[in-house]
Amino acid sequence: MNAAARPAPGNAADADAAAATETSHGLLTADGLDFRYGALPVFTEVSLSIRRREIVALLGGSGCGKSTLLRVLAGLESPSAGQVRFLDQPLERPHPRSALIFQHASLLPWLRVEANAAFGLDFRHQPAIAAGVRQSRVREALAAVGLAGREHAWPAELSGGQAQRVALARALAREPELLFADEPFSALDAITRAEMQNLLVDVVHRWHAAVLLVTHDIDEAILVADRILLMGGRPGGILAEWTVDVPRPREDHPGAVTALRLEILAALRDTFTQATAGVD
Ligand SMILES: Nc1ncnc2c1ncn2[C@@H]1O[C@H](COP(=O)(O)OP(=O)(O)OP(=O)(O)O)[C@@H](O)[C@H]1O
Repeated sequence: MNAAARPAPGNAADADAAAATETSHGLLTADGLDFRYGALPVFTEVSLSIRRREIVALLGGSGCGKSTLLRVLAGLESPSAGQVRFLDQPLERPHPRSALIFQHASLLPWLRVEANAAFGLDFRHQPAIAAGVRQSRVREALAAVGLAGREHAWPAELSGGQAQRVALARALAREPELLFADEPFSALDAITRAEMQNLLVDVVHRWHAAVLLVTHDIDEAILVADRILLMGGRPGGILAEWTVDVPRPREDHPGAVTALRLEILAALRDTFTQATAGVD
């Protein structure tokens, strides 16, 4: 789907029509991915797919290869074997219809909030957009993350949570089909993190975007995701998968959340046991 055909944020009817034209293969598919750093095999035989507008959490212990897999799926690294397809095309570099957010907002200190949120929209590989459209996209994204009125602030004047809101707005301004989020809230305090988790779900639903969220936090995965993939093993692989069919807001269903949490925790413990088996 090209930029012009993309539904405007909030236009659910258009989005449904667009979704109906999507192939059955999903927005992103990965087939038989291996990745190694030199002699170190990080993961092997990873196959997965992400559907349009789906929020997928990639959960696993430290060092199991989550960030590396995200980087391969985002086109930042090439797999040692296997293939990633995005919008039915082989992915060779980051796609202009995808966006990334990381643990740190990485704002440019010499640019005001609005310019930071617009950063990257003019890059050569981005679809060309008129200045007026560009500004309205950026303003809309900043308003959606609760920063209307702060467009002229400097990054140094922002809290960590506000800086991460700018990073999220910068991603939304690209109108991504798929947002890659690598532990985006792990540096925030618990209350801000909970706010940002709810905000992420709210805005990606409004933007009709899919998300791949890398996290080591089971609660975050359950609160945010439609589907959870558990990564583990040495080398890493996808070991288990859950569809989260707890209604939103999930905080209102503590019994169902706790039951799923215990199930995932048991599986996560098994991955550690397997990973350390035979290690003195
Ligand atoms: N640039 C690199 N060169 C060599 N090895 C690396 C490099 N980056 C990561 N690794 C190794 O690859 C493995 C997977 O790292 P990765 O960061 O993908 O794991 P992770 O699951 O995201 O971990 P965490 O949750 O701690 O961020 C680790 O053993 C790590 O030490």
